[in-house]
Amino acid sequence: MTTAPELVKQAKQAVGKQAAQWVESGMVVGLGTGSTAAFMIQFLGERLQRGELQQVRGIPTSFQAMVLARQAGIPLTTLDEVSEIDLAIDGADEVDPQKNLIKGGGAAHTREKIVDGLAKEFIVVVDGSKLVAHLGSTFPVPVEVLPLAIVPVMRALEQLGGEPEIRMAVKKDGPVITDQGNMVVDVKFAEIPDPASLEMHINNIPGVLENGLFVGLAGRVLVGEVTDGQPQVRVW
Ligand SMILES: O=C[C@H](O)[C@H](O)[C@H](O)COP(=O)(O)O
Repeated sequence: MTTAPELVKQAKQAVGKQAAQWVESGMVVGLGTGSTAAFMIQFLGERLQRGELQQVRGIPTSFQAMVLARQAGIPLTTLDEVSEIDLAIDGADEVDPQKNLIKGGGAAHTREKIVDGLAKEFIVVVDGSKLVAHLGSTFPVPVEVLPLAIVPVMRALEQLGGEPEIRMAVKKDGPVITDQGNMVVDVKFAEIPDPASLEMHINNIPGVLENGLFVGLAGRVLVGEVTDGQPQVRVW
């Protein structure tokens, strides 16, 4: 019998594959982070190896994306070297009906917001479990914080109505440390009636680098679902 995690994996694979099909020769592509974006990177690399695409360059949003892209044979570039990003393809932890997102389950949201936000189009790739009626209903808001400011920032996040918790590492004692050397605080909010305002208020706290609310940035959303054993992708 196919298990639920296996079905989710198939859904992620299907959206990753479809998104990779939308890359064209000559494009500069923002390479997202996470398990869904990882499939896109793999399939994009396969297209390059087959010679279907020429002169594609990737801008990774994390150390993980950089390593995967190198393994897949995708030439990389940096924000210093390009004048624009044609397309960014990235996952999400929650997507609301207005296509606002929570990202940062992999602690990569700071670089993701820079790269995804600069792209002419930002395509979101998710499995169906990520669709929510209201942001914050299944996932806290990740906030990247300079370590020296962790205590005052957590106090300020409480004053905004949140319940902050420092994200702890799994295979290391102590906190998760981001690619930039900072800490991540996950903040649970009972409700987020105005994501744009909350995004701004969190980022106004001194010591906060960036938070995982992505408001008004997403273009098309690819949603993967497995129906009757068949992976399906709908474009929204
Ligand atoms: O920091 C990580 C990113 O925002 C990911 O894109 C997000 O957590 C979704 O990851 P996944 O595709 O593994 O669910």
